[in-house]
Amino acid sequence: MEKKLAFLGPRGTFTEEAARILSLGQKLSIVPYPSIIEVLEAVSKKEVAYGVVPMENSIEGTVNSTLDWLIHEVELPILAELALPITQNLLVAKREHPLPLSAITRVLSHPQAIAQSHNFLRENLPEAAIETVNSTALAAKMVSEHPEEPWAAVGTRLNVEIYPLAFAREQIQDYSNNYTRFVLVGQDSLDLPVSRKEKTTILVTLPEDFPGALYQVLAAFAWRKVNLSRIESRPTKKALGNYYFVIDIDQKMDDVLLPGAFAEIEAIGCQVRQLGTYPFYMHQTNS
Ligand SMILES: O=C(O)C(=O)C[C@]1(C(=O)O)C=C[C@@H](O)C=C1
Repeated sequence: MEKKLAFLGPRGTFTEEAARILSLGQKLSIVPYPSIIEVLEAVSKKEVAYGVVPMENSIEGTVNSTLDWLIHEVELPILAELALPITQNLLVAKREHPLPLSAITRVLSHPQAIAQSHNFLRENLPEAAIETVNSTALAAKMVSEHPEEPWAAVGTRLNVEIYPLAFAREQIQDYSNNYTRFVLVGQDSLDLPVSRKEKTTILVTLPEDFPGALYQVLAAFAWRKVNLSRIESRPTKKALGNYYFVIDIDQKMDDVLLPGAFAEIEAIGCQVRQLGTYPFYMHQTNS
């Protein structure tokens, strides 16, 4: 039986595009799940072998539900990462007479898509109510199912091919350089194409009240000339002001440098948890 890969659905999300690219050449059937958390739960409970979820957007930053769930709720290694260009569009139900922007009363989308188009919406639809839903495609589907309502969705071009929708305006994101990084997670390994870039993501917990602890963590990488591409703090959820540090390292796990750096970090009382060591892919076009 074919293994399954879950993605944030319904049909027509950016995550579906990422899932299709990441599963090219693999014998996997792709199944939509209604939320990021349900995707990660399905993989964790082995209902499906793999999952694809968004991790970070170049305009809006980290998708907190993904990162927090991977930190606190499930133990699922990151197997691959894909950066995909994102183009947001304003979509309305297909009608005989096009709906002018001034008639739109309600805009639905995923919070990240709304945030990426914030200036456009503020300038062009100042009176419309903004409502967030679990995905851009869910918003598109809801708008298409209510053609009698003056509603719009923010989402991918692909939605116009999937649902009875039309463009009210194309390319509405506030910055043209808009990318989202998606991660593939799963408990089984997967034979993935070779990539020129590999990464390792770790979670570091600092000891309490230790002056200069973060400085020493960074020093362990600096003097080994190991490049870091992201450092982000997330609340431990145990007390106000307590943080984990999520660190992306620009190389895969090796036998010498990274074990040495981790041992040095642990020696000052920090904990290190690996979230994955994986290939990174960059895709230049989107639908
Ligand atoms: O709603 C979608 O289409 C998604 O795939 C989610 C998501 C996200 O969470 O960032 C993915 C890419 C875009 O940045 C906007 C939304």
